Amino acid sequence: MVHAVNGVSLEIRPGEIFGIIGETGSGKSVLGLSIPGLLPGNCEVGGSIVFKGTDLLRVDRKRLRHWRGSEIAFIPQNPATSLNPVLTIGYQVAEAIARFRKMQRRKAIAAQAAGLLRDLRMPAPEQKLKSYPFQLSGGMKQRVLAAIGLAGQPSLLIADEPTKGLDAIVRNQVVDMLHRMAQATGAAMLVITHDLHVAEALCDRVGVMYAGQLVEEGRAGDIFQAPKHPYTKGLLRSMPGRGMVPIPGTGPSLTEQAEGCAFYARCGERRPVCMSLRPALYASAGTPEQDGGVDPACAASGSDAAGSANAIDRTCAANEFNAAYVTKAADAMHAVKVRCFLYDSDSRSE
Ligand SMILES: Nc1ncnc2c1ncn2[C@@H]1O[C@H](COP(=O)(O)OP(=O)(O)OP(=O)(O)O)[C@@H](O)[C@H]1O
Ligand code: NI
Repeated sequence: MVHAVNGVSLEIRPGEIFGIIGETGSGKSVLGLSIPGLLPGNCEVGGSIVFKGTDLLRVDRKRLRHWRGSEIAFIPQNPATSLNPVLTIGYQVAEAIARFRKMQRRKAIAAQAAGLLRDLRMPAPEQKLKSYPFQLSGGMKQRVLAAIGLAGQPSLLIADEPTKGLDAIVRNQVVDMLHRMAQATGAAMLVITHDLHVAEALCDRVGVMYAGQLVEEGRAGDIFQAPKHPYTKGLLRSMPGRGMVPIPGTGPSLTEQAEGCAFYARCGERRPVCMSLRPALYASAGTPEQDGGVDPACAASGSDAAGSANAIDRTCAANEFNAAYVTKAADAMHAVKVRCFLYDSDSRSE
């Protein structure tokens, strides 16, 4: 059995882009998939995932299915395999619009589909509706998936590695597109990424995952300028332009839960106490606990900050009845845990 996510608690506020970074295998995708209930059957989710005041882990399947796609959209990791190769782009976007916007008139649906693609800066959108996925570049396919995700006008959008495999120019376009999406829709976004430059450029807040745990969380600016956790420091040192020094060693096995700090074996700053004691979350200013629940963006959005986009105003209005789209767990018991059972070799040890 793998403890893929081991007690993660985070809050994502309306209009905010929250990035999850961390090495491969740290549990980023599993965490992202756990929110809309998309994990495969061999995974078991514990704790609670509170979305707009409702615990998604306790809501009935029918309601969750309805929310998935409409309220919560998931843009999967691999655009190449996520689109149906034998259906046109237009058909696939239109289908999502018809379903989630309860529209029937074909012309109106096609117009909305083209509009969505245009908003996402797709070149020649009307023409693209007639194309098949293989005729599109990676960046264009990414936009089609984004359009399908946006068809339901979601308030939470989860994107898993939205820039994977894209060249630098297209990567910047996708970052720009996601940015614009968050601003225009007021949706909260959870962006899972390997690419630290993308996280820095795109995200308002960042959570750093290691071995299934959130080890540090804070404003993107703070994390990238003054990382606190030795793992975060190591991760940043591995960036091109920051030395490109990889962290020595590899992550721990997730099949057993070690006592103490999961990063102990690789940490350059370890002390004897770390062997038995897991450090508390490294949180910088701007994280919900430290603000006492007051959104600093709201406090700052007086007349003097009027220039800082409508997204913030919408965020504050939404905050009046909903503190957040995804809510931080009240205690450790409610933090998210995902255990994945392995079918073959591991079943003996259960
Ligand atoms: N369905 C599953 N069954 C068993 N183990 C799983 C399953 N899905 C993920 N895992 C394991 O859970 C851990 C976390 O995986 P996850 O895919 O979330 O990592 P990640 O941080 O997204 O990595 P990457 O950056 O490579 O995408 C890994 O050890 C992985 O092998
Ligand atoms: Ni992943």
